[in-house]
Amino acid sequence: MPCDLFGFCKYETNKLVRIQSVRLGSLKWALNTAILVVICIMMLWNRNYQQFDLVVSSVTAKVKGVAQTNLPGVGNVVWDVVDYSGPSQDKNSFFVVTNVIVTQSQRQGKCPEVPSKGRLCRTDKDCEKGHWDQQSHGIQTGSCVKFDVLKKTCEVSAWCPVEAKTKPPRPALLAAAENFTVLIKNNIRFPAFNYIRRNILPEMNDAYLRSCQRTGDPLCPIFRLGDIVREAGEKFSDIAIEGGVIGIQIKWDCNLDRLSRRCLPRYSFRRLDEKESNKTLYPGLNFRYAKYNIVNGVEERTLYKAFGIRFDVMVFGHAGKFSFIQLIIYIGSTLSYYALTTVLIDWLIGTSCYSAEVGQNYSEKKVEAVQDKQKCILCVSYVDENNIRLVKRSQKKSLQDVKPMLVQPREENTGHLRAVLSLLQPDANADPKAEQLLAPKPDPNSSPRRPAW
Ligand SMILES: Nc1ncnc2c1ncn2[C@@H]1O[C@H](COP(=O)(O)OP(=O)(O)OP(=O)(O)O)[C@@H](O)[C@H]1O
Repeated sequence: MPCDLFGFCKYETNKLVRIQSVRLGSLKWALNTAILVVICIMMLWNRNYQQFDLVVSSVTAKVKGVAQTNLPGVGNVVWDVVDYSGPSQDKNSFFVVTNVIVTQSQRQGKCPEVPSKGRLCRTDKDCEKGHWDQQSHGIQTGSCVKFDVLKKTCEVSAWCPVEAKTKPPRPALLAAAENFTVLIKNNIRFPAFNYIRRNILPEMNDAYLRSCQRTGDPLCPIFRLGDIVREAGEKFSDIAIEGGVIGIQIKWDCNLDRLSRRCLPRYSFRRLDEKESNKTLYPGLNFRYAKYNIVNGVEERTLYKAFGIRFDVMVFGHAGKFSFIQLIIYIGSTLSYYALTTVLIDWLIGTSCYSAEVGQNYSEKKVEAVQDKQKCILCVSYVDENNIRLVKRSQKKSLQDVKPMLVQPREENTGHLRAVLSLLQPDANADPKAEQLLAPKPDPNSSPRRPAW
């Protein structure tokens, strides 16, 4: 019937079947215990019983160290932190110059442009007065002048002499920056718990900070630049030539519960810019700055094209504290895992893992079809016009209630009645009461007993 097909005339509910079996009982408890153990391990491992908050942080860094370099055309120069830190420091990052191209004693004037940035020429006609582009060091005067014994280039109004070198020196002039150290101060806060901490821990004192080293003490807040670059998987002498960007990650994973309190930083390092300088277009990191002075009343400057490493300090982390609500939510979310026990044992019984006889017996006991006394209203619409009228009047009644409403069963309307009864009760033909209803009217003379209805 269509109502059966779509499940409108069915309601399914669970039936509890108790199987007296030591084997299945033991299996059930073993599985439940295993599930409980897994749930507990997951809870403790992930701290699902805690409420979490994200870190809010501030970072400052101070680099220290001195290095002596032999600058071409300048001689020996000692560099200290003011020289190699670059002109500015960004928030959460610091810069260390590792290589440099120096152009000394530049003055405002007219001089030949370098061939790599300007135009080679033969006569003044090849140069355009007032012309410049993004690569130029100055504005063309319109004259073609000697650059060296072989070449002539267009003359420019610029800071002269213009910077001539394009490639950074190899090896890097300030490769000794490897031994510089940086003190990183990181203050953190977890607003939800009003908890404040810094990476210079309360138990650290001045003597400790002067002597600590990252190799022996992973909590030491003073780092050798060479160690940072090495832990980032790079070679300092290579990255020092063209510069690069190294990330210093500070991770805070704090447990603020009283019994297991722990809140310590973990440092890790990685290179953030493109690694392979011979394959990468425009590799490294550099910028220019100048130092100005007056010589004989004329302003001069020394131009530095500085290559170096920028260290970006990134802080992330979270803190957790016991929360009864989180614990309840976690327990609630894990209860469904116990259904796995039933699924697994049902599957075992249903498969050849268990004896076929027991499996069959179990299936029969587990699923039982029951007829409802109340009839389904939707069934009515599938009867012919006459029947609809009959059924509609009796749709909420049992078979016995229908009896007085039915016409007396005669030969010609037996088929008509059978249709009605089968609608009221799908198994009407098998029901002795229905059979009784459908039986031909008994002859009062031949039989002393009348039908019950
Ligand atoms: N990069 C570093 N390497 C080693 N020690 C450092 C470094 N930066 C700072 N320190 C030392 O750590 C301590 C705290 O530094 P902080 O900058 O707070 O103090 P300071 O007295 O201003 O330092 P400074 O020595 O620069 O004057 C100081 O003794 C300082 O010398």
